[in-house]
Amino acid sequence: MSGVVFDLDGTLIDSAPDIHLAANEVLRAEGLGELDLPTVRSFIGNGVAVLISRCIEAVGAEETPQLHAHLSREFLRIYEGEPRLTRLYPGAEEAIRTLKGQGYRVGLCTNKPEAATAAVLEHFGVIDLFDALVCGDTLPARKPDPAPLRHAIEELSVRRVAYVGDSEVDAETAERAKVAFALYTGGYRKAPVEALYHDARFDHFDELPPIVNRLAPPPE
Ligand SMILES: O=C(O)COP(=O)(O)O
Ligand SMILES: [Mg+2]
Repeated sequence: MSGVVFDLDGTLIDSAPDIHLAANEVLRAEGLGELDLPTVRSFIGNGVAVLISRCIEAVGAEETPQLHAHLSREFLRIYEGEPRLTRLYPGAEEAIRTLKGQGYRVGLCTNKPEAATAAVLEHFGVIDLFDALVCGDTLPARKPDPAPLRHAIEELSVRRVAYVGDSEVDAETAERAKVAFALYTGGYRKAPVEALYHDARFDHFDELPPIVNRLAPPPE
């Protein structure tokens, strides 16, 4: 069997505008000011705990365990609600449906927690497209540790597999897991494309199915 595993934020969905709204709501409530969208977008990819630490540092506050726990709780309470500004990237759903039609099993490997992941996938009516979901709180380890990606591949029971992601974190995860990696250039990466490990790159999801066919040939 063949499979393809996707990252979520910055790969399938542009979630930064909602993450930005929720972060500013909790910062404002604590009198800590606000951050602009590019700043918050640059903090996404390593999970909620890292996002909140980066926000606290960026507003010049002192991080205490209490403040971090409080902001994380409040952030998730707001963010797990109905998505307001989040969008699927153009062609992403169609590319997944094309690959499923070719017989690929499809997984998700994100650092976003399970509840928030399920909420956004259900909102867009795409949760049933996935045969395996590995989220930021599924295992003790998170990307760039290779364990979550390996776990997703095990759950899919596939031998040939490609991973699709947008960031430094995904490139490192794929390299450490020794999995073929397709880099989506339209997400939240900070380094230039050339600086990141990848086997293929694409700017639009129309280009993805043939790339996956090459990196992980379809089931016969
Ligand atoms: O940082 C997060 O919470 C999630 O990011 P990811 O979906 O790109 O892994
Ligand atoms: Mg990402």
